[in-house]
Amino acid sequence: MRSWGQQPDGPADGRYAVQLTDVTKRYGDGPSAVLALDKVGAGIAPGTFTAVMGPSGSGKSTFLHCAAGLDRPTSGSVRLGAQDLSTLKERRLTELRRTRIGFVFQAFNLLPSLTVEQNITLPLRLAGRQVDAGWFDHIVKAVDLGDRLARFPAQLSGGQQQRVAIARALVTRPEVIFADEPTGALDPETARDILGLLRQAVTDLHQTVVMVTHDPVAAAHTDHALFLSAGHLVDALTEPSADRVADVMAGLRRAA
Ligand SMILES: Nc1ncnc2c1ncn2[C@@H]1O[C@H](COP(=O)(O)OP(=O)(O)OP(=O)(O)O)[C@@H](O)[C@H]1O
Repeated sequence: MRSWGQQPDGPADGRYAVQLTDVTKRYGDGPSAVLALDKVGAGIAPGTFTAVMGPSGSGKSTFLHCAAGLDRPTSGSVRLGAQDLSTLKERRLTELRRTRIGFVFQAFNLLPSLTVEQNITLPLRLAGRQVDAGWFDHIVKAVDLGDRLARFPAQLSGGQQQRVAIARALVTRPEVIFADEPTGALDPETARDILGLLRQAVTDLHQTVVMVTHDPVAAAHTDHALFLSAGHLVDALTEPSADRVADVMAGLRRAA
């Protein structure tokens, strides 16, 4: 049986960038336990942009955290490429997150005492890796921060800070970038720029991006939208338009 999130054509070599199989996540025990994800299956093909959507409390953040190795499922498996994350001890998992996954958060999460350049290259320094000057220049140009490398985050606008966060996520050339409401704190125009940048990371830099969002307009920048409801993956759209996404969301809210 095909899960909702399994893309119809799948990746050319049969390997997903990220694959969740029967992922269940339960918080707590006994009568107060919450089943945040219930046997969720999803395959994210490399080089695609995917939106994870659903009403509040449907399990989007839990999905992202389990898929990104930030949290462990109660049962089921998550693979990053060929690597089953459940077999990794905490230290190896941390190492994998640093080197093979990029993160972009709503609150930017930049280090205030580091310059733009130091923030961007931080994941490489934490992993003990050299900066590839050619790649660094390429991404700095892509996010248009070349003239702000010596500034500090507090000297930048919200949109500029999110561009630094995207450059930081790209610097290790990760297999997947996970973005949690990356435009949630931005005005609509700046949000459009940031979504355009994430789109560009997929189309031009061949990155794989998975983004949690509430916003149908944001989802319309993606290739696939997955819909969660009460911990189940219940629907999916390919090349989603904002109107179709809004219709699905309205249906899920009515059903809730
Ligand atoms: N650490 C936790 N402990 C207990 N319950 C949790 C925890 N984290 C999430 N939950 C519960 O799991 C369910 C799914 O939460 P999750 O944050 O994944 O949903 P979401 O779709 O991201 O919601 P939102 O859109 O409001 O951010 C909710 O019922 C939530 O209350």
